[in-house]
Amino acid sequence: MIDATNDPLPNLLARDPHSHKGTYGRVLVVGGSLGMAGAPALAGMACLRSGAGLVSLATPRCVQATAAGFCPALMTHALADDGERLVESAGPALSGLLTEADAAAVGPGLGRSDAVTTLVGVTWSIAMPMVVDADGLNGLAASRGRLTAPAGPRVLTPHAGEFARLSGSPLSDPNDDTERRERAADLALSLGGDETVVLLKGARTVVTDGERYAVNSTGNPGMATGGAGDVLTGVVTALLAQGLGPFDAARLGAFVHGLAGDLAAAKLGEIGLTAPDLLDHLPEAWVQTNKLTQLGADI
Ligand SMILES: NC(=O)C1=CN([C@@H]2O[C@H](COP(=O)(O)OP(=O)(O)OC[C@H]3O[C@@H](n4cnc5c(N)ncnc54)[C@H](O)[C@@H]3O)[C@@H](O)[C@H]2O)[C@@H](O)CC1
Ligand SMILES: Nc1ncnc2c1ncn2[C@@H]1O[C@H](COP(=O)(O)OP(=O)(O)O)[C@@H](O)[C@H]1O
Ligand SMILES: [Mg+2]
Repeated sequence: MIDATNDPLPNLLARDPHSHKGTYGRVLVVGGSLGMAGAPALAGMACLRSGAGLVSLATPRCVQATAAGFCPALMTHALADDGERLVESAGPALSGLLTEADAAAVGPGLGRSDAVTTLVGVTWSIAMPMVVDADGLNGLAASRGRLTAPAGPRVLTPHAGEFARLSGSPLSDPNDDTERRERAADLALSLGGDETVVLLKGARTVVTDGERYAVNSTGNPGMATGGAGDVLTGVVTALLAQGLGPFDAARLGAFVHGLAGDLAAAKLGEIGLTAPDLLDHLPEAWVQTNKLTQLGADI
């Protein structure tokens, strides 16, 4: 039995006038493969739009130039590849980059292969705050039964399809709130670790650490569009980099991501909404969210 949290959403404090980019955290996004250069770029751009100080992408060499081309504020690192996806020999360089970051996102657009599964396993054993999404989750699913507890705080962000792979069975009713929170809590507990949070995406996204849960109130079906989840990954990772714990980062991230979608839909409608529109509306979503959280609003 898990309880709904009574804690108000945390507030991202006003920026200290003497602060610098190092104050707000360094993020590494590990993602991309041939044909999916956009996924890590969307996540990285969402990090920047959510206050992270410095954001780098670590991608297979074959997509580095493409991923870098989306936004001049992103830095990029090329890792060893086979012309399509990362290869195992990328492991040491990847570990080195991770140790220089305050938080990481692993998975957007990585693709699936045995080498990717091995590399995801390498990241799982590094003691830093991390969001695992998309093919990071598929990599974990491929290692199911052999996984040790994660070495640091984790937020896993599956949609229902990824959740089925990771937990070993599909939700019997993907829209049933009780089943969603209980299955998500079971998964968080079964993965182990001191701070493992599951954010099960959908029309009513649930966030749980296995003991408490929150259901997100923002968002709309216009967000059922490719790349929307990559943006969420970036938002939550930026909050980890700024020092929030995984449960707070996940529920604040889900709230502001959904609000960006609601603001975008109010202006553009739901039908034509795209993931880059979410990026464009994140600044206003942050302004509104910070006003609400400063007031301690019940949201
Ligand atoms: N611009 C890009 O480069 C993009 C790359 N992407 C990457 O594409 C790869 C594959 O991700 P996908 O999620 O498409 O592939 P998956 O195979 O994990 O999921 C797709 C399938 O799951 C179903 N599904 C998704 N959400 C669901 C939900 N809430 N309930 C029930 N079923 C659901 C879909 O209908 C679809 O059949 C990932 O690496 C991802 O990061 C996507 O994020 C889209 C954008
Ligand atoms: N009907 C909906 N209502 C509210 N939010 C939605 C809806 N459909 C999708 N979303 C949100 O959009 C995002 C989709 O994530 P995901 O399926 O991982 O997309 P992608 O992999 O293409 O980036 C999630 O945050 C999800 O909660
Ligand atoms: Mg996704």
